[in-house]
Amino acid sequence: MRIGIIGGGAVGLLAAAYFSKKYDVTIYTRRYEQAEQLRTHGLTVMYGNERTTHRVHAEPFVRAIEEDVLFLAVKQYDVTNILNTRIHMLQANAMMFLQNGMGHVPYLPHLPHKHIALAVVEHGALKIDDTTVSHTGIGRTKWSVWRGEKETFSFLSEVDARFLFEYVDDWETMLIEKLMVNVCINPLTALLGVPNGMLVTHVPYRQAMEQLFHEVASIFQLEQQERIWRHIQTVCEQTAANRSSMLRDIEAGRRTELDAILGYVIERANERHVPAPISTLLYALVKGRELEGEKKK
Ligand SMILES: NC(=O)C1=CN([C@@H]2O[C@H](COP(=O)(O)OP(=O)(O)OC[C@H]3O[C@@H](n4cnc5c(N)ncnc54)[C@H](OP(=O)(O)O)[C@@H]3O)[C@@H](O)[C@H]2O)C=CC1
Ligand SMILES: CC(C)(CO)C(=O)C(=O)O
Repeated sequence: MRIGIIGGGAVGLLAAAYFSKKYDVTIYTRRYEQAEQLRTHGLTVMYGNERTTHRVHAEPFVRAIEEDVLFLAVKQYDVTNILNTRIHMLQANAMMFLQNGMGHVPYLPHLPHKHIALAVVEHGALKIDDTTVSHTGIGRTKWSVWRGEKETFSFLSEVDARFLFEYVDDWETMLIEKLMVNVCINPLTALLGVPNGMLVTHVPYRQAMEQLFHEVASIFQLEQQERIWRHIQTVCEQTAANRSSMLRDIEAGRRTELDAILGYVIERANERHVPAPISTLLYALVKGRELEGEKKK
């Protein structure tokens, strides 16, 4: 089985390392230098005090890709870029998307691929450098088929005990529940500059998060709101010391995934003619910080 992974960032490197224990893996990078570094030094995964180096193929993403299965491990805004300009280069039969947020979903009906799966990654991964990734939190990767046959991805059930995949029947509920987690945690932590845990331990922040939760839950007409609200608070507790990816992006002056997270919510609210004042305010505030950071670079 030949696996291609587009994006040698935190998630792409982590997945490549675990897949490479059993399969033939090629990482398609944005930069020539990264591909060269990976070919020369291999790919190292850090887990606690353990360091393991894996041999992988690596190439810049400049030609058509023909692996059996292709994983898209770039940020949301780069997915849009790739699907808009290089769709002809994605010649695999099967593709799996690994993004947070739901910005990629409206593109799916336009893709020619026979088998398309969606996933939400619940691991913590931190890219240390171009050839090293730290596995900072062990979770699972939930996945679901959007189009095609589940069996195409059956190899996922035997990857590695530290990198488990769990099949979910309903892709929409899976993505919306992860979206709710990211909607509630990421913009607030990015704006307040606090780790995830503070959103539950500091009462005024928890109240703010709860108001946001109720607004978004009613936009999506979510069932089981109590259970999802409890889940979000549990994620805050379990990742209490983490700085969310949006906060880290803001601190580093990078673009965030705000559009695919809160932007997606606001678009759905507009379509349904439902007011979304809290989401709209929060979107503007985080976008303002993002643009300020990008200007300084
Ligand atoms: N990190 C984590 O713990 C988690 C991340 N996720 C989600 O996974 C997705 C990926 O995140 P993450 O890995 O952290 O992001 P990173 O920014 O670490 O990695 C994204 C990678 O994509 C590469 N890239 C961008 N454009 C292209 C292109 N055209 N061709 C090839 N490579 C490209 C970038 O290259 P370059 O370095 O050259 O810019 C970068 O290495 C996001 O949606 C995120 O929300 C979900 C759960 C956990
Ligand atoms: C779950 C959470 C909020 C963990 O930090 C995350 O997915 C992120 O930071 O993007």
